[in-house]
Amino acid sequence: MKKHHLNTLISAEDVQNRIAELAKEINHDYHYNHSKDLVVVGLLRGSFMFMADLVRQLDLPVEVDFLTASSYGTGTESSRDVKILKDLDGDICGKDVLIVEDIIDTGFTLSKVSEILKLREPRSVKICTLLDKPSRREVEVDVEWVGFTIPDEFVVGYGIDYAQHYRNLDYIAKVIIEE
Ligand SMILES: O=P(O)(O)OC[C@H]1O[C@H](OP(=O)(O)OP(=O)(O)O)[C@H](O)[C@@H]1O
Ligand SMILES: Nc1nc2[nH]cnc2c(=O)[nH]1
Repeated sequence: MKKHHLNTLISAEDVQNRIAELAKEINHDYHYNHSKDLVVVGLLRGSFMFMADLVRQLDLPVEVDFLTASSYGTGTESSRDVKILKDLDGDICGKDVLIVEDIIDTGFTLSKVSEILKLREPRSVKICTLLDKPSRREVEVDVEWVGFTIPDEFVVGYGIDYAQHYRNLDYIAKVIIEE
C-alpha cells in the first residue's frame, strides 16, 4: 500500500438516508410487479455491508444469496474476462433477481454476471448499486437503482477496500495517495 490518507466523500448518515430511499423504491417496484419470489444476490466481497442494510428494509419475502466474480486482466481493459469463483447456492429459475453491488466502474463485472444469471431463466433481473462511476464505463449495463453517482476517484469504505483494508468503515472515503 502506498502512503495515503482518506477524505470523507459520503458520510455514514448520508449513506443510510439514501439506502432508506432506495429500499422504498425497491419495495414499491416489486409490490407493483406482484413479485412472489425475490432473490437478493450480493456480489462478494464488496457488497456485504450494503446488502445487510438494504435487505433489512425490504418489506416483502426475500431469499438472500451470494456470488463471487473475479476479473482477470488479459492485457487490455476491453478484453477483460469475468469468471464466477463462487456461484449462487440456490436456483433462480422463475424468480425475481435483484443484484446488489457496491460499485460499478467499467461495467464488465455486472454485464457478465447479469448475462450468466439471465441464462437460468429468472422472471426478472434488476440491479441496484450503491455507487456508480459512469465516466469509467466501457460496457453498457442497465442499472435500475443507483445510490450515488461519483466522479472518477478511488474510493473505500462501506464494504469497499484498498488492498483489503477499510471495508469496515461505515462511510465512503476517497483515497489520497501522498507522493
Ligand atoms: O465495473 P467493474 O470495472 O467490473 O468493477 C466493479 C467491480 O470491482 C469491484 O470488485 P473487486 O474485484 O474489487 O472485488 P471485491 O468486491 O471483493 O472488492 C466492485 O466490487 C465490483 O464488483
Ligand atoms: N476499492 C475500489 N475498487 C474499485 N473498483 C472500481 N472502482 C473502485 C474504487 O473506486 N475503489
